[in-house]
This record gives sequence, structure tokens and C-alpha cells, in this order.
Amino acid sequence: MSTVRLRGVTAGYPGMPVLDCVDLMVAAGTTTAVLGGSGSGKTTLLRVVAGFLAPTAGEVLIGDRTVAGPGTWVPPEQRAVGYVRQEGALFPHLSVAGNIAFGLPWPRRRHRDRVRELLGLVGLSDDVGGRRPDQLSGGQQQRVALARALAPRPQLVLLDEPFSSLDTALRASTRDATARALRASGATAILVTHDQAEALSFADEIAVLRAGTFRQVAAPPVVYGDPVDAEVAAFLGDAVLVPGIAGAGQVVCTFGTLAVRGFVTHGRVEVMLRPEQIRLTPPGAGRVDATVLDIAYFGHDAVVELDLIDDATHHGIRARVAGVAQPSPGARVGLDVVGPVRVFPPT
Ligand SMILES: Nc1ncnc2c1ncn2[C@@H]1O[C@H](COP(=O)(O)OP(=O)(O)OP(=O)(O)O)[C@@H](O)[C@H]1O
Repeated sequence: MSTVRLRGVTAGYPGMPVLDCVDLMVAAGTTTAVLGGSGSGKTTLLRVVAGFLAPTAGEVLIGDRTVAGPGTWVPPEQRAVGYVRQEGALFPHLSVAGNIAFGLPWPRRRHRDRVRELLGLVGLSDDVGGRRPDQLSGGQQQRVALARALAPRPQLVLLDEPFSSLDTALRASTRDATARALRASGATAILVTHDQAEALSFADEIAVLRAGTFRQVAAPPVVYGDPVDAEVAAFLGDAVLVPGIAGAGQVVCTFGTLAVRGFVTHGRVEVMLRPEQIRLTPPGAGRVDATVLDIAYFGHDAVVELDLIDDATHHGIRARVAGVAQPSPGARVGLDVVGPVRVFPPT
């Protein structure tokens, strides 16, 4: 396992700049999820780290070794990096065992014990080894692709949206098996995804990529609870945004006076809270009253759309509540706010 560092990396394609002076540090044995929208440069970043694309500026270090930088270029096959793609890209003519053994150094390709160990590592039984890839489910194929990538004990594993082609149930189980296998192997990993929930649940750190640069790199609870700006907040999940006046650790807004987390700019601000911070009460028993407009029921919880009128201005507010007791559209309810909120300079 190795620490991975990108320092001032700029990269792209002819006439198409993509990454602009990007810095990133992934500590040895940890997983960082690079989260970004379509076309934000996630795959380009992985290609630079793997050695399929040379940066035009900056350097990439894997462990203590510079693998790309001014005057330095280590080809992909000498970087000890495993790569798992969206579709596992298994060799169709080889058995599962043959696919995994393909990832082993040549003299060890006949080592059945290592293949068995790798199957166990990704949560597959021995008898799967004799099957062809087309006799496996999509989730099993992705696990085999991971086993093949882990076979040569790489310093670093790069995962390019490896769960995106799987349905919801298979995605969760394959993701858990992958996380367990990575932890057990001790590999450093970079996962790219555009799925917020996946990034939040899978990684030790999240790096939010927008417009060619990292807007925030931090642990999942920090990027979710303390996003650097309203754009990152909205990218990480549902965000309730209302105007307010801030000062001395608190903010006055349509919900009344609320405690603020983190640094507080004084004066006009945008107040951000998450829908699960809003608790519904009987009318008159909360901080303010609102009218229920609509409810989206998801089983485990429900999202309640509310109309909150403050000083003749209507605010559309979203609350996430437990799925059992929901109000009906048209009902009046009270609203309470749980925990501190975040404030940003007004846009
Ligand atoms: N080979 C290429 N030649 C020219 N432009 C490219 C090439 N590959 C990607 N691009 C462009 O570079 C930008 C970043 O692409 P990249 O594939 O890194 O994005 P991404 O974040 O992985 O997107 P997605 O989530 O849709 O896969 C996009 O605008 C894309 O069109």
C-alpha cells in the first residue's frame, strides 16, 4: 500500500482542458471517492494516475516514486496499479479462475491457492472459478474484475464507476464486498462516481470535482455537514437554502434564531440546512408554522414539501421525516430545526 499524491496536475485532450492544477493526497491504505458530475474529469484523473494520459503540468507520486512529472514518465505496466472499469471487461474466452490468474505475474499463473484466496477475498465461492464470465451475474463479474485487479497485490486500485451498471440490490452488496476486499488487502484506492450516496458510504474521504478542480476534500460527514459552498451542499444531497442575517455564532432567518456551525460571516448570508434537520410538530408547537403541499413516500422515510410564509414571502421547504407518521397535504404543521446550520456568503 502506498500514499498517492497529485501536485498541481493539469491534464486534458487537444483543445479540451479538463484538470486545472489539481492537488490530491490519498493516504496509504485508505479509499478516496472522487465525486463529480458527468464530464467533470473523473475518468481523466484516473487515466493520469494509471499512466494512460500524461499531465501537461504537475506531478503524480505513488509512494515515494514520481511516476509522472517534468522529465519523468513511468509507463502504466510499471506503476503497480490495478484498474477496475464500469463494465468489468473480463476475457470472455477464459474461465473466472483464468481471468483472475491473468492478473498474476507469469510464474505464478498456475497458483490455484492464490486464485482461491482472491475469490474468497471478494466474497465468491471456489466453484465459481470454473465458470465463464457470461455465466455470472453483473455483480459477480465486477467482483471477479476486482479480484483480477488485486491479484498482483497492487500498491493502488483505481475504480471507475464499477457499480453503475448494476441494479440497486446488487449494487449495495457488490459495493460492500468491494469495500471489505479493499480493506482486507490493505490497498490504497481511488473510486470515481457521480453517486453521492455511494461516495458517502464507501470512502474514507470525498474529493468533490467541479470545473476541473477539487472544491472540497474531506471526510464524508464534513463534506455533507460542512460543505464549502451552496453548490457543493446541493451536490452532496438535498439542501434547504433560505436567506438570513448572521453574527456572533448565530443566524436570524425564517426559522427564527439558529446556531451556526463553523466560521460565521457577519451580515447577509445564505443559510443551509439538511431536510432531516427539520422536525415536524403540531401547529403552534414549533418555531414556525407551515402548510404541507405534497409528500413523497419512500418507505423508510418521506419527503414533505412545505410552504412557509415569512413576511409575505413564500419559501419552499423540504423536510425528511420517518416514514410512519406523515401529515396530509393541506395540513398546518409546526417546524423545529435540529442542530446547527451552515451559512455561506450570499450569491
Ligand atoms: N479522448 C478524449 N478526447 C477529447 N475529449 C475527451 C476525451 N475523453 C474525454 N474527453 C472530454 O473530457 C471531459 C472530461 O471527460 P471525463 O471522461 O474525464 O469525465 P467524467 O467525469 O469521467 O464523465 P462521466 O461521468 O460522464 O464518465 C469531457 O468533456 C469529455 O467529453
